[in-house]
Amino acid sequence: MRAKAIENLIEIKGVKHAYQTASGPLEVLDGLELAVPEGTFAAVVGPSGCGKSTLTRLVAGLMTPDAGEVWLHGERVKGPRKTVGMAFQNPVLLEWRTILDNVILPLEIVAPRMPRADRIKRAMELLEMVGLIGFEDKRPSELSGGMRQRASLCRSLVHKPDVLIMDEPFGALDAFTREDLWQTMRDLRQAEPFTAVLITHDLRESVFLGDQVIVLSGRPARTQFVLDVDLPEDRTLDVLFTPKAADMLHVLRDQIKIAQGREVETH
Ligand SMILES: Nc1ncnc2c1ncn2[C@@H]1O[C@H](COP(=O)(O)OP(=O)(O)OP(=O)(O)O)[C@@H](O)[C@H]1O
Repeated sequence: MRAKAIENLIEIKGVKHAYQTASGPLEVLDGLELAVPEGTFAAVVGPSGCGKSTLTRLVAGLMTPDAGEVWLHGERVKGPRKTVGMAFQNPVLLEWRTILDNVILPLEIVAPRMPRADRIKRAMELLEMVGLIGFEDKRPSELSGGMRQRASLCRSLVHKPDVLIMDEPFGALDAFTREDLWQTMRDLRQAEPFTAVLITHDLRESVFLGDQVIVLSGRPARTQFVLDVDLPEDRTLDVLFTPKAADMLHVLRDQIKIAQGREVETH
C-alpha cells in the first residue's frame, strides 16, 4: 500500500470555511492543509466540534470552501463525484432491501448497464471478505450493529471508488466489535488497495489503521500536527501493545490536549 503511493490523491490547500448561523458566521476551518498519497490511509483526529465532518463534506464535494482548494486525483473538486465512497457512524441501510440489494445499490447508480449477475458477483466477493456470506438475503434489522457496519463498508466499496471517506464508522460499536472491524478494514485494504480518510475520536484506531494521523486544532481548525505511522503494514492488534505504538499514542494524546487548550504534562 505505502509502496504504491505515487501521487497525492487528495490535496487540501489553505482551506477556510464558515457556516452562516443566526448569530453570525461560525468560522470552522482556517488554514487546513492535507495531502493523502494514493493508496494510503489518513486518520483525522481533533477536539469535538472542530470541523472534522466539515472536512469530509469538502472532500466528497458536498460543499465548497469559502477559500482555498480541494483537489482529488489532480482535479479541483467542484461537486459530488461518483469515485468517492462514504461510510458513516449510522450505516443507513434500506430496510425494504436485503443486505445483498443494499450492497448492490451504488452499482445501480454508477453502472446502470452492468448486468445484475455481475453486480451480484461483485457484491458477494465483498460480503465474503467481511464474513457475511449466509446473511445476504436478510434484512438490515436482522443483523447486529457490527454486521450492519460490515455491510455498509461493502456498499461503500462495491463500485471500487478512488477514495473511501469514513466519518466515525466504528464509533457506535462496542470495543470488541470495533477491533474486529479494524481488522476487517485492514484485510479489505490488503485485498483491494484504496485511499482512505477516516475521521475518528479513537487514537488507538487512528494508529492501527492509519499511515498518517492528522491532528486538527480546536475550532477554527487548522492542521496542527501530522504523525507518520511507522508500523508494519500487515500489523495485528498486538502492535498496539508495543513501545513504539505507545510512544505514538502519547504524542497524539498530548497533541489533542494542546488542541483543546489544556496543559501537557511532562513525561
Ligand atoms: N450546516 C451547518 N450550519 C451551521 N453550523 C454547522 C453546520 N454544520 C456544522 N456546524 C457547526 O460547525 C462546527 C463543526 O462541525 P463538524 O460537524 O464539522 O465538527 P466535528 O469535528 O465533526 O464534530 P464532532 O467531533 O462533535 O463530531 C460545530 O460547531 C457545528 O455545530
